[in-house]
Amino acid sequence: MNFEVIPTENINAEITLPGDKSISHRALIIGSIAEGETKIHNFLSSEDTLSTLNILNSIGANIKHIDKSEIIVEGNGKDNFVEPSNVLNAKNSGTTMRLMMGVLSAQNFYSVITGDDSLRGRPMKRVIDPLSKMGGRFYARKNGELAPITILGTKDISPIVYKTPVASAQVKSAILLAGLYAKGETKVIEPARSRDHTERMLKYFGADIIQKDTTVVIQGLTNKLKGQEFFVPGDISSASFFIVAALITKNSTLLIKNVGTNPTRTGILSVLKMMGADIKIINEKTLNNEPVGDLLVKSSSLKGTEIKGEMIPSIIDEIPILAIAATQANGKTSIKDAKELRYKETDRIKTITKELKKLGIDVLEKEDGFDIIGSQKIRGNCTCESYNDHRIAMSLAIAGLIADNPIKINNFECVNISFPEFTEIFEKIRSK
Ligand SMILES: O=C(O)C1=C[C@@H](OP(=O)(O)O)[C@@H](O)[C@H](O)C1
Ligand SMILES: C=C(OP(=O)(O)O)C(=O)O
Repeated sequence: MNFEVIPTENINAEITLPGDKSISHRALIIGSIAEGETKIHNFLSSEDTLSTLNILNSIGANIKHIDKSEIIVEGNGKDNFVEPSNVLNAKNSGTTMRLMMGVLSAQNFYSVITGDDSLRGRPMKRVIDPLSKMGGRFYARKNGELAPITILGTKDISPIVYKTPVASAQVKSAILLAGLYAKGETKVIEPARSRDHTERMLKYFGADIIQKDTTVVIQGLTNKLKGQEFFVPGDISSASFFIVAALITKNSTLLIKNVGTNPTRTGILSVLKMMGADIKIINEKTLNNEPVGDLLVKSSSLKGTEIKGEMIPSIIDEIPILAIAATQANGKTSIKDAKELRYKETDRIKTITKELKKLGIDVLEKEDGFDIIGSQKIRGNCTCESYNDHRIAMSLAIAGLIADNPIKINNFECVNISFPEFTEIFEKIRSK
């Protein structure tokens, strides 16, 4: 599908967003490992989370959709998964593949997991290495790096102490999920803090897990998780597209209700505030061990900044939309230490800089990030590529709102990977 964006004057709206993608995946997995019923409210029904749901049902879980955003998981306990009779397909979802590898490594059966063209090119050794140390056996393409991956699981998974070479919540979560099955204590130490939804949710479901700074310790076997009623907060990564839209258009006010404000995810708010953004978090509360609040955003004049180091993991999925904000900031914005972006659905350093150049923006690609010169006009009057990367597609759509001329974006249907309601909400905020 080709999507045409006509520029807009301003944005004045109140919106609520579908549930957080990371949390939705985890609620399915942890609900299936728990005993008894888990009700998931405000679940994100998107292509990625449905990959997790289908894989879990193929190994004997019992997950039902009540409607699009309401799910019931009849948890069977952690030892009742069964060998799948076919290859498991994570499609485009790195989270599905890596977290499920953690679970599958601890089962007494054989499984094969694959993905689409993009996922089959993404690094998996980072998960295979620690899970092999725990006793799982893996066979993968390209010297053990790429999917399809064959997993020979074991009931005798061993605990480990593991220092992850990259700050990745997917790697950490795979180890913690396998660690649930181990006899003894598993410890994961990260170079910088990545999102901690797995830790929070495991604790909420009754696991013996402690996190402090960049270290997490989980006790295996003693854990009997109990099904829970769970409300998934609105996705802050999805919110960030509309936050930037309101900031860079004139005379705009946007209220986004019930957004997850977990500190390992609010890096985007901190960076935008550092750039001069008028964003307020109101009505803060805690729901099932996750902080939630409403975000009130107003048009702002932004200034350029430098983003690097430990800040990067907390904004990893928001860097493409941050690049759009940077085009409108006064002065230069530099992103450094973000080489991880090259291993996402696309090489996001390459794809975003290429499309920004097409829009007439002065941007310099670097090995681990990019520099953008601010206060630029977005020319428009061109056709952009999404490269089938949902976050690139949605970032370009927001750039189109302030372009001098309409833009077209190819293969826009990839937004269904994380945010199927994007176009509907995009049209709604413009028409007010
Ligand atoms: O654990 C998760 O839910 C995610 C972790 C991040 O990936 P990494 O763990 O590779 O950094 C992020 O980019 C992805 O969108 C979701
Ligand atoms: C990187 C992403 O997801 P995943 O790793 O699950 O494919 C994303 O949603 O931007």
